[in-house]
Amino acid sequence: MPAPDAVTIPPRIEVVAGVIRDARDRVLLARRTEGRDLAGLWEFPGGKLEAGESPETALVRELHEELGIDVEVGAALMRVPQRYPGKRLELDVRCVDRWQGTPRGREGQALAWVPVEKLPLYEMPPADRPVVAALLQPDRYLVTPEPGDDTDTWLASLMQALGQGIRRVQLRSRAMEPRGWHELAARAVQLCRTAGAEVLVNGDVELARALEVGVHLQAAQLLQLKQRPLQDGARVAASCHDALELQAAEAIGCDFAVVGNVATTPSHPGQAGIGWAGFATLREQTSLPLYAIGGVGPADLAQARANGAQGVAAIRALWPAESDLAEG
Ligand SMILES: Nc1nc2c([nH]c(=O)n2[C@@H]2O[C@H](COP(=O)(O)OP(=O)(O)OP(=O)(O)O)[C@@H](O)[C@H]2O)c(=O)[nH]1
Repeated sequence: MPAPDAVTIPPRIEVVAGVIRDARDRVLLARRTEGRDLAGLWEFPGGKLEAGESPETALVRELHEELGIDVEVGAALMRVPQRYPGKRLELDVRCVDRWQGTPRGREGQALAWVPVEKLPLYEMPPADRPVVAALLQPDRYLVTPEPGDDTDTWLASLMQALGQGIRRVQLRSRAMEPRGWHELAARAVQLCRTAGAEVLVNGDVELARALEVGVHLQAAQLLQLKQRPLQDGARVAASCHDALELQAAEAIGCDFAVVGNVATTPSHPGQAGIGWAGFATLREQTSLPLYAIGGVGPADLAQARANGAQGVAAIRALWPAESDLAEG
């Protein structure tokens, strides 16, 4: 028997679920029935793997048993390690775009076809929040590099990045004097708005209010706050490095967080990264949507998703090289 004060970590349960999407871009949700854990919440249909089963086989079996449909399991969407009281699971989410039969709640569960943009209106288990974010929000989060003196080139690079599909941008300068930075940030916000990209400014709540954009909180700032610094509707995000900071971000109602450094970066030489295993350990302690940062880029997207990140955040890896500008 473990000592009474020993912290016992429950074994991890493997669960697989399907994002079943129809031609009208609606997603099928099932409501958890009475008497089960998390009863009444909506979930992506699926269930636990049986001994020796692959996730694909388990999903085909579960969807046949629960819904009476025969599915073709599609691409991996993401894998979310998540801790619940007395329970620890890994939710492996697969896309399902092809099936035969008409889904029915064969176990008495209610079903709903939900337009993808309405998913946030449904109350779902904590592990599903990052999945919904991954379905709806950008997988790359650009953090702008220090503008330096050549602000025209900086703006041209930002435009190029937007042209390459960046749709979430954190405007960040630590070195510019405030007036010049505010003017430049206002011009950058215009470019982002034109491209339909969301903007957050680093650290400066007043500037965020003035420009009517979101704010990205630094970790030290986050720990000083008792509540969300902007009203609902304006994005609030935070940089986090440990479970305490993630708890603080969740407590004040941040929309998402950035966690790292995953790998060693030129800006933090000699400082070992937390690695993907470290990232996944933090992931399971929060339900916030997370971006991985630090030595990662678009080439790491699949790895990030496999560890419960909805995507990657980066400065250099998402900022066009000078040669791209010359070509553009
Ligand atoms: N199928 C499914 N399960 C999910 C989702 N999100 C999530 O946290 N889970 C959790 O993953 C586990 C799935 O187990 P299950 O549905 O096969 O079984 P259960 O909880 O009814 O337990 P039981 O078999 O002991 O009755 C539950 O703990 C459930 O809360 C989801 O979107 N889909």
